[in-house]
Amino acid sequence: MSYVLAIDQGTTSTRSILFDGEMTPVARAQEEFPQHFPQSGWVEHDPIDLWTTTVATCRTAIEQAGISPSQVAAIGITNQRETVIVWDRITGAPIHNAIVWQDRRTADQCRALRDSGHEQMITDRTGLLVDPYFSGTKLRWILDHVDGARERATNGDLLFGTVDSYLIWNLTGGAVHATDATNAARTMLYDIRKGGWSSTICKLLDIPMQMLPDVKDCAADFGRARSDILGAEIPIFGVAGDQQAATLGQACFKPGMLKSTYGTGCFALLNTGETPVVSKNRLLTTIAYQLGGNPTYALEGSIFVAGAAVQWLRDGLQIIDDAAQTQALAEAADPHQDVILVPAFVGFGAPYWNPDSRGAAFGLTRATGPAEMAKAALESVGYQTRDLLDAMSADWQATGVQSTLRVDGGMSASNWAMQFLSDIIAAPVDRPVIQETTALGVAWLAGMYAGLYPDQDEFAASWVRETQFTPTMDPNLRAAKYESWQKAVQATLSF
Ligand SMILES: Nc1ncnc2c1ncn2[C@@H]1O[C@H](COP(=O)(O)OP(=O)(O)O)[C@@H](O)[C@H]1O
Ligand SMILES: O=P(O)(O)OC[C@H](O)CO
Repeated sequence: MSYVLAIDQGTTSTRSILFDGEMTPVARAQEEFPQHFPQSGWVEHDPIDLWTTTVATCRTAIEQAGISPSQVAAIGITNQRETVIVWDRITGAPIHNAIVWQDRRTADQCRALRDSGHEQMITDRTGLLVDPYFSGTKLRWILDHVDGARERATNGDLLFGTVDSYLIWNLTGGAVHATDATNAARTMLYDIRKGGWSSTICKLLDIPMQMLPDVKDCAADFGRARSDILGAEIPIFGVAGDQQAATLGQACFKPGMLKSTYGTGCFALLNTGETPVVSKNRLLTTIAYQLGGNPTYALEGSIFVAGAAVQWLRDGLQIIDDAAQTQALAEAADPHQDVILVPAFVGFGAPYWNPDSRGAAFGLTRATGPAEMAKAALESVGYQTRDLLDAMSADWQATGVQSTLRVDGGMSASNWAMQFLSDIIAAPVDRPVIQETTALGVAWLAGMYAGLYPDQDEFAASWVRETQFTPTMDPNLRAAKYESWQKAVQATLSF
């Protein structure tokens, strides 16, 4: 029997999941790693942690399954996107911690780019807005702040990559410096229409192009993981950013289909087909996947804090020990208290895009306690999703957005949060049987390229729903609650 190993390198943990020849997950290993917050709004990872947790979880998953490494036909890599790593071409040593997608340190740099009138040019090429979220200004920050970095990069001694590139480089023993089109599309340096790095933007940001990786399809030959790492030489045949991999795992292959993933943040992607759609409502245009040289585009709404609000209840407020406790708390909350949490802990993403805002809570009384705060945290995720879906519907009126939302990610395990989501968006919410959708998506890419897994149509037909949540909230209550949320957002933005 042959297997496919999916590596899901996420924001808070690394997971490796082994799928058998029938695309069923048979073994799974997960390791968390430290988050570093050197200053307010800064978020870093040690790249070595990302590498060691990758190797350790891969080895554990193979061991757990009791198979020989030589039975792994292919590796797929999916990853937290936008996060920037720069490393030495010879030694492989990173020259700085990874600057994580949530990091806001380049807010001033972005403001200067907007003030000097460059945003339209950048949006036209990349489909993105000028925001610290994306890789470009983070890469520039490293080149500006690490002694001698720009000179070394110009000499060809340093390499840049998102996390996928860094893992490919290390797995192949420095033989391959590559990424895929979905990860490239998040750098703010890649022309999503022409399908290549933008020399105009690289020049504007003073980024030497020789440090950029080769860009390939999502299902392609990304080299071989060395045998001394995993016990056998294993080809890497699939790569995609984690939100795009989830779009694949949810089989959103048809224009109008959409999914929303609830991990640290929340990311909704709407398949818009072969033509990029320009948003009038501050959503992003991005590449959903690229197969056979042909990109399929998506509209994306990105929210920075979803499950992270639950983590804050656990680690910041310390009112829960475990994320799952929010269910019982939300059920026990006083229904007469209308507490609204605006979790703009690292500013606002779509559709407001304000890196300087910070979180706020409204409607607090002396009676407000852990239950009401937990309920407000879960509700905030539903409200934010409604903001995105309203923007998508306005942008995509011609074809129409499918009314059912497919959900996945750690927080989609919360029945309370998913029911509220369905209530506030007034649409059915479908949770699939395989909730490791991100890993499944990239496993499918790698397995399909290896000739082990079926084509797109057969794969789409294998998608199975576990639970459907349907709206039960009174329409007047829905309208009143959403209006309060919108007021709370406006107040937070203007604070
Ligand atoms: N039962 C639950 N209820 C609410 N939130 C949950 C639950 N289980 C997990 N989460 C949240 O989901 C997030 C983890 O999801 P995951 O998909 O692993 O994220 P990531 O890939 O960003 O690391 C955490 O922020 C956690 O707080
Ligand atoms: O690691 P996740 O699952 O929170 O995903 C992070 C996103 O890719 C950031 O754009």
